[in-house]
Amino acid sequence: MEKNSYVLTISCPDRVGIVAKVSAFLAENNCMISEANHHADAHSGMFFMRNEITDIQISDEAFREGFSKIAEEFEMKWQLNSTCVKKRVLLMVSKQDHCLADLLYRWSSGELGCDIPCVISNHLDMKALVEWHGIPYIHIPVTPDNKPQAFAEVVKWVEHYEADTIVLARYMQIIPPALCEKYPGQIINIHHSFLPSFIGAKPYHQAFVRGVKLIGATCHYVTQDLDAGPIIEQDVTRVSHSESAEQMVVLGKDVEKNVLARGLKYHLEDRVLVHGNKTVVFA
Ligand SMILES: Nc1nc2c(c(=O)[nH]1)N[C@@H](CN(C=O)c1ccc(C(=O)N[C@@H](CCC(=O)O)C(=O)O)cc1)CN2
Repeated sequence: MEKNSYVLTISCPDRVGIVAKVSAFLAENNCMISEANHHADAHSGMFFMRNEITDIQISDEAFREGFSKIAEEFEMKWQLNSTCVKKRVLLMVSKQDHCLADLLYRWSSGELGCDIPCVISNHLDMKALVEWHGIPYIHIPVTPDNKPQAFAEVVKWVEHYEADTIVLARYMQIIPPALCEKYPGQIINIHHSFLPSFIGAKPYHQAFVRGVKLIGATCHYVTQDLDAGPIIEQDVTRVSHSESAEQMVVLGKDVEKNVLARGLKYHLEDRVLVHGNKTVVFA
């Protein structure tokens, strides 16, 4: 995306004239719209909009000052993010390497337009892989007795590295409610099932016992309700009576890493608008 390019995202009560008003403001300020999406949600009466804007001819401040008047008139929640400012994504992992390795490859190849300031883990298994990529590895063990201190240290490092996004790339500890409330819409998890089926730590074993014919993965924002946050992306793959739970674990890895990569990319490109416990994704 060129210099001076931004993404403008808006959500507001639906009414006549929103697109016209926003487009008129952009035209009056010589802003080129390179991509535009909007959605009116009849059920909630809410309207959602995403515009990619290039060649903004006015200063960021002037744009915000001018647009805030429209936002007030239309009761908008809005964000204007420069595409030149990379988001800072802190990764968290336990012992499984497939999602972490996939994200580190996509980052090192430039596919993921973000910075990864550090990786936090409650185990040492991934230390070598992460440090091979030249990224700091922070080991914070979690036990039933040290959770408050452990997650206080997590917050310390999130703040230290000024991370704006936290990705749980198969991090197998429950994030405390306080952290979920501190970073709403900023913590992304990959759950290894096709939610809402099989929440918890062992979904493939649950799937095997149930005898399902499809298994999958779900990328979602983390809330204090386990595996119940707003869904960003999902996918499935077919299984049969022949697959054991262990074989399902293997088949699921590809689905997990691709769903997480897609979901994170949508988040990084401001393509995900959350409303209540649901999302609008302008993919
Ligand atoms: N507040 C939340 N925290 C986490 C979520 C979430 O949705 N909200 N997702 C999990 C990931 N996850 C499944 O995707 C998951 C991870 C861990 C567990 C669990 O029961 N963990 C046990 C400990 C297990 C262990 O030590 O190996 C526990 O924490 O007591 C369930 C689901 C990440 N966190």
